[in-house]
Amino acid sequence: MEKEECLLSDQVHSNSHTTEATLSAGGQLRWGDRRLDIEKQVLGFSVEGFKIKIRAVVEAGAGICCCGGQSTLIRKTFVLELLSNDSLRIWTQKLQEYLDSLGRPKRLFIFVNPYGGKKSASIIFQNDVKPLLDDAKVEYTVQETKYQLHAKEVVQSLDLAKYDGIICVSGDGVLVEVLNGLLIREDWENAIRIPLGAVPAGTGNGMAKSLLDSNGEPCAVSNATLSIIRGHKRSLDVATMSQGETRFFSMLMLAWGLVADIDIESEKYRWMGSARLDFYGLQRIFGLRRYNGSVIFVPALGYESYGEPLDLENKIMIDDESEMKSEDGVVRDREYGYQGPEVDIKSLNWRKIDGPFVSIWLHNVPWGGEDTRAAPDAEFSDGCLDLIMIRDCPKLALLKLMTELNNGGHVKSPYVAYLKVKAFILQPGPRADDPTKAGIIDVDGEVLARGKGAYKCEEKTLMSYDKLLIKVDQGLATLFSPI
Ligand SMILES: Nc1ncnc2c1ncn2[C@@H]1O[C@H](COP(=O)(O)OP(=O)(O)OP(=O)(O)O)[C@@H](O)[C@H]1O
Repeated sequence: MEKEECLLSDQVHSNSHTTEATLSAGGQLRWGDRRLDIEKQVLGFSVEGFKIKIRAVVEAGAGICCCGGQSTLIRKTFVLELLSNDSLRIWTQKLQEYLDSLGRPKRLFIFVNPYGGKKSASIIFQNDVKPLLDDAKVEYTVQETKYQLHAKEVVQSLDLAKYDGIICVSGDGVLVEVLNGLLIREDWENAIRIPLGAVPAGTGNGMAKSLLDSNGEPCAVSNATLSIIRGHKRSLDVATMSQGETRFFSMLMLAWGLVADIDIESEKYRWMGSARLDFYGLQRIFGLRRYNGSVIFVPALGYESYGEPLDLENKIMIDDESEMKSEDGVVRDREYGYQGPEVDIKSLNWRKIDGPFVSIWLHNVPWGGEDTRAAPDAEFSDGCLDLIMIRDCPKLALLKLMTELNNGGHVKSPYVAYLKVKAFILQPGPRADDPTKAGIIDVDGEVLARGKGAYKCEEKTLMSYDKLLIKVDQGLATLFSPI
């Protein structure tokens, strides 16, 4: 192995021993039998007398847990005592220079949702996030969310120049609100460049799980916080869902049919905790519903064989995107702000599949929740959404398939079509067995539309249960990421 250039080498006291300490140009700090990779492990340092106190994270040994209960990381302080003033000055200067060269975020705006998940986000912030940020000397402003859409409201008028990132200690819901808040700003083009960070503290932590799993890390609070402190970034596709003038910006997924029904209707069993999904999932499989309707999509390269080319009637529908009108009285965002990607949808190679369908699922990232590897091949910024589609499936096969959701094995089932699409139109219809009842369209864990006779159909939604156009803007948003 090539020997690294040594920047500094000095005698130090550490743990009552005198030993040689070295700092390499590549940021490796070594003394005795210890080694720290500054970029990966060191949060910051402070100086007391001749002592440099290095705040770091290290892998926990077997059986040690901290930071949210399942972490592999623990905070640790290492003390190096220099033997002269000159050595101290040069060591602190070189360490600081190295940390400064890493381009880490210095000021963060942090949302904490005290209401999400097990209602423990405030404690998670206090006990597990804050100490790491303090060790890294990151400045932050904390805003607890007080009601639904509060985060979206705050982000709309936030002075973004003051911050290097916006962090959500929450589930996916608040993160999606932040995305929507940024994109309806007048200065959205600049605003959307701010990196967003997800610290898992909700029921649905699909984005945090997807990010950490992409680097083989557990979906733990400490891992997520460390990845934010280290400041690596990656881009993320944003899907614009539109119905006439009404738009919603999505970063995770859309579900219609079985998955949406389980996700939303199981609310009534919330008292069961996460078991509600399995319990209600079983009910829905035994009383399986199939929905009429169709999906029209632009297949990505390599998936052109799925579906049929459009007939004349549907071609006209594509020609007249304005046909997709929203109902009167729905909330419309102001005219300025992001209008969705500029794609000439008429020029695209659309194809169509007719229902009835058991389930339609569109995914931007691999994990829909910590236990749901919905779209194992999904990539963060490939400009595509992964479509997971079930038209018909015997109940036993469906049951088996649902048990494989946690490892992504379901997409190999002969009853599942799994493909990548660049644009998508959902034409949702009523249940095949009961035309008086329609379904639910679930986007990023929230209800976007409810059809007639659907669960809680009297509740107002942003869009109507009608044609929905989805376009993808490749890499529009930026996320803090472990790699
Ligand atoms: N103080 C609050 N009271 C009520 N709702 C809130 C509050 N703060 C945020 N919310 C809303 O809570 C919803 C869920 O938030 P989040 O995604 O963080 O948690 P979650 O646990 O994943 O969600 P859920 O419990 O709904 O599955 C969001 O729609 C958000 O607007």
